[in-house]
Amino acid sequence: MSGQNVLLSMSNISLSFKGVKAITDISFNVNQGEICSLIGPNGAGKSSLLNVINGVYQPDVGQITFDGETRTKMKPHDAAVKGVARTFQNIALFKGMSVLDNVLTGRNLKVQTHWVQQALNSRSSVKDSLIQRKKAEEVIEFLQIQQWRNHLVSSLPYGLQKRVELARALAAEPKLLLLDEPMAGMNKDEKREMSQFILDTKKEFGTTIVLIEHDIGVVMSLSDHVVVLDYGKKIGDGTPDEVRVNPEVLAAYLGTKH
Ligand SMILES: Nc1ncnc2c1ncn2[C@@H]1O[C@H](COP(=O)(O)OP(=O)(O)OP(=O)(O)O)[C@@H](O)[C@H]1O
Repeated sequence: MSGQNVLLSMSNISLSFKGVKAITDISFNVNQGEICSLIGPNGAGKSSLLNVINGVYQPDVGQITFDGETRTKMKPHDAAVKGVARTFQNIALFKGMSVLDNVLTGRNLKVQTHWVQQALNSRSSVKDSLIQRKKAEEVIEFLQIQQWRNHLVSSLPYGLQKRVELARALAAEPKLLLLDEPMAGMNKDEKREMSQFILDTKKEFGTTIVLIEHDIGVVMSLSDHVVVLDYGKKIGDGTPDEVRVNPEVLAAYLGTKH
């Protein structure tokens, strides 16, 4: 993994909640265009780390370098503006809105016209909304959810809702896509399908992806890079083949029943 461009660098990140350590001195790099999986037992600190990357949590110690810019703190809005998009463990969509309208919310930061122009339905705002809609439709087609584009999200099965959430994140054209358990609760076929969409996203758009996943089979087949956490500490970092034979990982994680 050397010689490649680093998009995200986490340096000595520590985070605690009311004195209880969730993450202790974690450092790792994510290269441009790779799929990096964060794995580890329940409570290992994976979601907390994802929340540090997109600024939901501010680390007590450490630095984050994203796309060449180093910060100790990142606000969620800044992260979004800089090109970080994410999906959530518990789907965070507008359930009473259509698939298309949800995906369009992913374009919010790309809207060029002021709300006054939109309210007046000016020519530039009409043109702008056509551009946003075209992009949303492209993503809908890419993820093969056209037939549900006008359906309410609440009417869709869980696996499809997960795909709509991915569509909304992709509509933002992110440089870095964070996926928190994108395949949780899915059956084998749905997992295979979602894995393929994630691989296609990397291939088609060159998007760098950091994901959390519990299914080790999926992780090993999907990832270029795996970071293993246990009790808030990093215990493994390498290719799937390197991590698979790491004795500390085998002892602490792969031998653990979930
Ligand atoms: N908002 C919070 N307030 C207090 N403690 C928290 C908070 N979020 C996480 N923690 C604690 O931090 C530790 C790491 O939790 P985190 O959710 O990051 O782990 P995880 O690896 O994502 O677990 P899981 O696989 O169960 O989602 C746990 O001990 C958890 O209880």
